[in-house]
Amino acid sequence: MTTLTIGGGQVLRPDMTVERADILVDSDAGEILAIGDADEVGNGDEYLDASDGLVIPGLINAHTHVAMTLFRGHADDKELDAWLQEDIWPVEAELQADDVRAGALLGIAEMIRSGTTAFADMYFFMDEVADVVADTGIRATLGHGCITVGKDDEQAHDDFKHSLDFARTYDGHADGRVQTMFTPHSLTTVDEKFYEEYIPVARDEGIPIHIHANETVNEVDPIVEEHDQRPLEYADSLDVLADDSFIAHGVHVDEDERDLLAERDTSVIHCPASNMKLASGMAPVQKLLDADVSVGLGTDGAASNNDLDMFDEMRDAAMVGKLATMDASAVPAEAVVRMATEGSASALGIDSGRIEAGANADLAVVDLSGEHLKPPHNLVSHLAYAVRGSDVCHTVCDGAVLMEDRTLQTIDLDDVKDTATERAHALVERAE
Ligand SMILES: N[C@@H](CCSC[C@H]1O[C@@H](n2cnc3c(=O)[nH]cnc32)[C@H](O)[C@@H]1O)C(=O)O
Ligand SMILES: [Zn+2]
Repeated sequence: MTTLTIGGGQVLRPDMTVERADILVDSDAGEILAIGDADEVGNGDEYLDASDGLVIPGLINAHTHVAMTLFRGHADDKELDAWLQEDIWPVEAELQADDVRAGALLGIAEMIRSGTTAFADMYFFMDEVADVVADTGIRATLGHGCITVGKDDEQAHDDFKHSLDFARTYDGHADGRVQTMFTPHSLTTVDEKFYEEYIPVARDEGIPIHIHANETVNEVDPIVEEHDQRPLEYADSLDVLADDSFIAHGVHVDEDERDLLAERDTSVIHCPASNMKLASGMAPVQKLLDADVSVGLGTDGAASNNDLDMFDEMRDAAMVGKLATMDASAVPAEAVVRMATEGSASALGIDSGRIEAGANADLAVVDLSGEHLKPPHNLVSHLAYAVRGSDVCHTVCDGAVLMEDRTLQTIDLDDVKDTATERAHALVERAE
């Protein structure tokens, strides 16, 4: 057994208290072995210095399209439908496997550098993303996104079959760091008959389901008109909601839908920056929490955010949660830290997001020396409101050090930035 000590720091525990402790990790099993005083925990084979730092669970970005880093700044200041149809889908039509590889590498570099150790991604060319996850050491839940609008029947069936095949083939890839899901895009971009045919297959095989839902009013209204049901009642009639399912956004959900989510134990992934940028609306996050719905946090793609920094996302979640209710006590610091850790972990069904013996050794160390983090009255408050992704000094995933002193250990950052820039420019040119 090879062990790693993360020593000298303060540690955020699952009950949101902070204590001075060392952490011993089994690097081979990728598990936390012990947390305690240095002499109790003992010396590991390797040592990561966390003095003047706060060790937190690695943050979990539970909804993104990682290769969309290629489109960062390509199309801004438009609402969802126009943004997708006029700007994003035309460039996505030109995507090649190597583009997705380059964009995934850039996004994963950004995530590791901002303390994120796991993400959920629905996109194209997912075998490339799975390979990049394997090479870089991060953890991910991956699905090939399916859309039927604009496709003939045969193309649409091929898309769904491919999605199921991908989920079957790659589940457990990269020593178990890759898990998979079945990902119809949304309730309005996928025709009902495809849900009817393929959801039972995914359910039978125990493949988790993840879709975009209740993101905009434009998406809710046609469903209510056509089915005389709220979108999530319609989704439930198609057997989409279950305890291993999770929906992205959930901006426009009424009280009955919130109760339905709680009853089905289906998680909502809140994406506050994307919801604000596309003017989709303010998700009723405090009401979801009050209804006992499990809420995780995601950035969505970098074209609607425009970064993958989960510290930004926590801050946005707290801010917009207050604004939505006009109540400054809504969505407090502790709630957003829980969303980005245990909430997202529970949605993805992974044993990460908590610093406890037996849990996955997915951790980040925040350097507390910055002037914007003084005085340290309340470190949970700092995590939600004051820490930036660039304050993260070390990142550990599955017991392996992925970043030490801000230097990536598994990624050549300069090369990744250059390649992504070149490919993104060529891609936009092809689409024009
Ligand atoms: N295989 C599908 C692609 C689906 S991937 C997921 C899609 O979600 C899109 N997307 C990104 N952000 C959002 C969002 O906020 N709402 C809805 N779709 C989004 C993204 O651009 C991509 O087209 C196809 O044949 O078109
Ligand atoms: Zn999305």
